[in-house]
Amino acid sequence: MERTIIKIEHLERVYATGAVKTYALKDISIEIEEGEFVAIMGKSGSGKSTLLHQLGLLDKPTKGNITIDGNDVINISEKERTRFRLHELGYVFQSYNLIPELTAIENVYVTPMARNLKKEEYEKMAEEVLTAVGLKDRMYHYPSELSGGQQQRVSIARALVNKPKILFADEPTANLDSASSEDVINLFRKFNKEIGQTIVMVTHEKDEGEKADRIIWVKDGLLDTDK
Ligand SMILES: Nc1ncnc2c1ncn2[C@@H]1O[C@H](COP(=O)(O)OP(=O)(O)OP(=O)(O)O)[C@@H](O)[C@H]1O
Repeated sequence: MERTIIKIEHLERVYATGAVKTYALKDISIEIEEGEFVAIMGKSGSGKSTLLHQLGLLDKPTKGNITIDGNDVINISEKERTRFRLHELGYVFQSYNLIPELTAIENVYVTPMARNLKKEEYEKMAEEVLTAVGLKDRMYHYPSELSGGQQQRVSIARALVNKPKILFADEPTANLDSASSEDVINLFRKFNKEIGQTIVMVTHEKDEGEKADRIIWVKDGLLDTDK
């Protein structure tokens, strides 16, 4: 049975820079089902990243409601939002943001380690997820010893190690060659199919969007319903 995991209603995000106001999102309402793999697409400046940042609780809208897994995530304290981000959501960005002084496995277990789990437990969790992204033989390498595609796979492992309800990805393949880009999208598909991972991904690439279950087109801060 389908269950709504993200519901946004009449979302607006206005950026005010001095006297200039930019309506990055004007009035967007969307529902995303649990286990859906959704791509957000549209021209540069259409509002894709702004939308993803509102959904991922990395920014607050100027108007509108967001419900995630039945929780009103707008009218809660900053502390609750932080808890929600850490425990329920995972993020992959176009830059991998790995800590250069830490090996792949250490980069992945940073967050479960912070949850006061035992070392054997968080090491096992990190090993499992690194194996799932195809890096079993690269766990003890430093980021500088890995290719861009491998570094992005480490960042995907890091995002998934806490078993987030939703994975958000903002142009995850923007810095990768076409073969590594395909690996990343195939990995998303695999986690989506095998564990029912809900994924919301911003992309510029039509062929990547077409691999998702659904494309949400954005134009000038509104849903583009002509597509
Ligand atoms: N922090 C900010 N302050 C002011 N304006 C902003 C800010 N962030 C984004 N904008 C503006 O909001 C609009 C939407 O930007 P956004 O980054 O969401 O677009 P995008 O579709 O993700 O673009 P791209 O594909 O180029 O990354 C743009 O006009 C942009 O200039």
